[in-house]
Amino acid sequence: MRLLLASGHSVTIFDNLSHSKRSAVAEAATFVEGDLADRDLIQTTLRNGSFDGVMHFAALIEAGESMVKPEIFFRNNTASTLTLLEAMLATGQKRLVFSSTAACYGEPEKTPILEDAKLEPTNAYGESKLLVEHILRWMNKIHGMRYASLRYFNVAGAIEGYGEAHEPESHIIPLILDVALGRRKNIKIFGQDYPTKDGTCVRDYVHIRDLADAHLLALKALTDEAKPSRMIYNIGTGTGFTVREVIEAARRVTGKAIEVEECDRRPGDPAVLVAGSDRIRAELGWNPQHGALDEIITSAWEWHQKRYS
Ligand SMILES: O=c1ccn([C@@H]2O[C@H](COP(=O)(O)OP(=O)(O)O[C@H]3O[C@H](CO)[C@@H](O)[C@H](O)[C@H]3O)[C@@H](O)[C@H]2O)c(=O)[nH]1
Repeated sequence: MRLLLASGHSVTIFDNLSHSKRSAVAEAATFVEGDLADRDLIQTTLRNGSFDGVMHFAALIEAGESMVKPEIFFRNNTASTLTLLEAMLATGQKRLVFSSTAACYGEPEKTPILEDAKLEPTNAYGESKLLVEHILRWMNKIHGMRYASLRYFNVAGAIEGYGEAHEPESHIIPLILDVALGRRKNIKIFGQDYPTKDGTCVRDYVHIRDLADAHLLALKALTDEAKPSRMIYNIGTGTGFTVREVIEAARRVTGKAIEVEECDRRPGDPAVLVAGSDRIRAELGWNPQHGALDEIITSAWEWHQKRYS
């Protein structure tokens, strides 16, 4: 939102969370409180403005939870997105930036993963997003909807007052930083027998600021009729780190010991997810600047300490 405002856009946020309302007021964006299942309200909102495009971020995102309650992922992530798409069609809005995920790939045959790799999610979260990608392909083919599907790898880090917190927390970096702050006793390592260099899962951590840049570039490309009407891009740095390496980096950054507990694998976790992101670099000029793990964790640590002090 901040980058959009800084680059001269006006922004309307449609969200059911009141914290968005507060940040919208602070940031001079318009805020509409509503639910993605409410087609009428989305249509009214779209009719009330003149929009270059829609960016759709809202979703349940915890891969682990999706293996316990898959139905809420298909309802919330897939069905509600279809409602949004219907509202967009009804109001003639045909540009969408969609938050997709590396979880669409499942267990990759080789890494870095390219966008045309096989798509076989190992968790219901990835499937709920992949189903949207399938729907978008038909919306493009039949209705001429222009879209960019950004397959996020592991987004982390903080930027100018915005950081990572989930309720309940399940993501690795905020959990590790909770341990560093003394808010949790230890960090659980889910699985030590993966086929990786130290037996723990490898992920590609991408800074939230670089992710935001990718969104701006995607929106710009959607408004350029010379660009393809259907774009699918990986958003990752191309470098993977094991869970143990992330913990080690957090020890370096925070100066804290950070106790670990070795636990069983978490169902649905692929061993390695590392992005090949040449396509978005070549086609949109994306150039991530903040990919170093220590920089990501340093920004997250600064934010985390302020939030909980
Ligand atoms: O207490 C924990 C939490 C996580 N992990 C591991 O750390 C890695 C990262 O886990 P997490 O931070 O939960 O992220 P992912 O499950 O990799 O999923 C994230 O990354 C995906 C893309 O890769 C996004 O699409 C998802 O929305 C986002 O939740 C995984 O190997 C987990 O098994 C642990 O070992 N202990």
